Amino acid sequence: MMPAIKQIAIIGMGLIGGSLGLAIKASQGEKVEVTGIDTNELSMLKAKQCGAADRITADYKTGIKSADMIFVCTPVLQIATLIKEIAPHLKPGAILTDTGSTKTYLIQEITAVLPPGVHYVPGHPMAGREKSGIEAAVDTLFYDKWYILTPARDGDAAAVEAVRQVISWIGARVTEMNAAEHDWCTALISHVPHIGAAALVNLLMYLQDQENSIKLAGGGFRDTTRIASSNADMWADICMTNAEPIADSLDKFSQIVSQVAAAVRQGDRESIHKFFSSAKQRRDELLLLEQAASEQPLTNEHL
Ligand SMILES: NC(=O)c1ccc[n+]([C@@H]2O[C@H](COP(=O)([O-])OP(=O)(O)OC[C@H]3O[C@@H](n4cnc5c(N)ncnc54)[C@H](O)[C@@H]3O)[C@@H](O)[C@H]2O)c1
Ligand SMILES: O=C(O)C(=O)C[C@]1(C(=O)O)C=C[C@@H](O)C=C1
Repeated sequence: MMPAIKQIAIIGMGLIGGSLGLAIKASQGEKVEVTGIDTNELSMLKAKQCGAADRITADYKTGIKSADMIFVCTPVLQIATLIKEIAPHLKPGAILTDTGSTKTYLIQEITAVLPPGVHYVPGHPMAGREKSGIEAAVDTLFYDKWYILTPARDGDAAAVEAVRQVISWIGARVTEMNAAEHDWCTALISHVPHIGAAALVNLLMYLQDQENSIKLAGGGFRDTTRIASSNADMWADICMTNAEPIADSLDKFSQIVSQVAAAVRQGDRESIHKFFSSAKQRRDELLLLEQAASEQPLTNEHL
């Protein structure tokens, strides 16, 4: 039977943890108590002020003691370290989940230290912003966005159901996949695009008169590089914990770029045209798929 979720602890009250708290409170009000835990005092105060948590504490032992569900929303390397510390203090039957952007590494680290009777349901919301911290948190961040779960095949089905219920409170759509599939997929659709955007911005170091030329950057540059403003700590952790899929996808990306460079050098208009037309076709198809998914009604039974 699915356990009742009355007390939720969120460790890491930044963009994701803060948005989660805001969305849970907006949907559940007094029915669910949210405790916010963070090492940064100012973030905690802001979390309390904006209503992302009912109570705040820097002491994770107090914060998680009676929690039915714990969301760990710190940068990935911190998630692994933190869970090692909090594991012995989780109450029996507690459901532990995280929002880390990489999954195989975290599952390995976390399952090794999980006490018996505590259920781990790895998660990853495919929603975010290029801004970080509680100041950037909004209660609508997850609305109509995908939220990936990568539960173990022999994991506790009731715990997965309970996490699904909380995700429905925040208005996201759940999909399940295995951790390896998740890491290869997100390397291509999220991790490499972030590296690509940062590379495009770093390319500007070749501008001759940087100060004067940079102001000329128009919509194209802004659209392709918004995510280059993301948090470097978070992205360094992601690259450290999903190395093979990211490096392999970057090799493929370099091959594609090298082929275009060769075609441009050779004046091979047909190849260049094919490069752009196949990209346009693929992106148009992607937008249609996105539209079809968003036309499916959200399951609001738990709202
Ligand atoms: N930003 C995104 O777009 C996005 C989207 C989906 C998932 N994620 C993942 O979610 C997690 C959080 O990302 P974010 O963007 O909210 O980061 P953030 O920097 O906005 O927030 C992280 C928070 O964790 C706190 N923190 C750090 N170490 C801590 C510790 N040891 N104990 C307690 N608190 C600690 C920080 O003070 C900060 O408030 C990351 O693992 C990231 O990979 C991010
Ligand atoms: O919209 C954005 O700003 C994001 O970058 C969000 C985004 C992504 O789609 O790549 C970033 C990292 C996460 O792990 C999940 C979502």
